[in-house]
Amino acid sequence: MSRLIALVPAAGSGSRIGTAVPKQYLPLAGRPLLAHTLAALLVHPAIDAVAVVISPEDEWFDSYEWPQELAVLRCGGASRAESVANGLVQLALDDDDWVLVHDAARVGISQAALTRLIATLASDPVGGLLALPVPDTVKRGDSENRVADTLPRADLWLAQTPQMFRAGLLKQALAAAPLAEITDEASAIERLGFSPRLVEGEAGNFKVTYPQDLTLAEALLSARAG
Ligand SMILES: Nc1ccn([C@@H]2O[C@H](COP(=O)(O)OP(=O)(O)OP(=O)(O)O)[C@@H](O)[C@H]2O)c(=O)n1
Ligand SMILES: C[C@](O)(CO)[C@H](O)COP(=O)(O)O
Repeated sequence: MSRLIALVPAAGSGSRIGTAVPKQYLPLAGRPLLAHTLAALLVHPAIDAVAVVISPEDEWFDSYEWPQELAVLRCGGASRAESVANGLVQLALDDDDWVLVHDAARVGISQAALTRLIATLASDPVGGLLALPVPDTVKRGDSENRVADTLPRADLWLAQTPQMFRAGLLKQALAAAPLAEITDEASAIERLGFSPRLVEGEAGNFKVTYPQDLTLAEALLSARAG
C-alpha cells in the first residue's frame, strides 16, 4: 500500500523578511514558526510521516526541541526546488508513495484544507496543489510602474502548498528540470507534459514572506488556539 509522506523545505534564509533569526525560527505565538507548520502536518491522520529539510549549515535547529517522530534531513540546497529534490533522494520512498510538499513558511495550513487536498487527489492520475482563484483585478506594469494593461483573471490561480505528487513522478520531474528556474513542484510536473489538479486553498494559508505577515500569522494562530 502506498504511503503519504509530508516533506517540508525549511532551508531558506528569509531574505525578504530581513530578520537576524532565520524566518523558520522566528518566535510566533510562543513557538518557532516552523513548529506550527510541522504540528499541523504531524496531527493529520492521513499523513504517515513528516520530514523536514534544513540547511547543512543550519545553526538554529538544534536549539529547540522537536517531536521525536520527525525525520530531519540536513541536505538543503541553494534553492527551494533543490532542497526538495535533495530531500526526496534521502527518503526511502516507493515510486507509488505520495509526497506532500509544504512550505515551512505557510504556518496557517488548516486540517480542513489538508483533508480537501488529500481526498481530492487520492484517485488523481497526476496529483496537484492547493491554489486560490485570484480575487483582485490584475494589472501588468511597465518598467516605470505604469499600467500596461489589465489582464483577464478568470483562469488565474495563486499557487499555494501543499503540492502532492507520486514520489516517482516528482523525482523524475525535478531531475529533468532546471532547478534554479523552478519555484514549485507543479511547474516541474508541468514540464513533463502533465496537468496538475488545482484544489481550492484558503487565504489563511499564506506564505509568511514580509515582516507584516508575522502580525497576521500571529493573529491567525492565536485565534485558532482559542
Ligand atoms: N534554498 C532554499 C530556499 C527556500 N527553502 C524553503 O522554501 C520555502 C518557501 O520559500 P520562501 O518563503 O521564499 O523562503 P525563503 O527562501 O527563506 O525566503 P526569501 O525568498 O525571502 O529569502 C520556505 O519554507 C523556505 O525555508 C528551502 O528549503 N531551501
Ligand atoms: C511554492 C510556493 O509557495 C508557491 O506559491 C512559492 O513559489 C515558494 O516561494 P518562492 O518565493 O517562490 O520561493
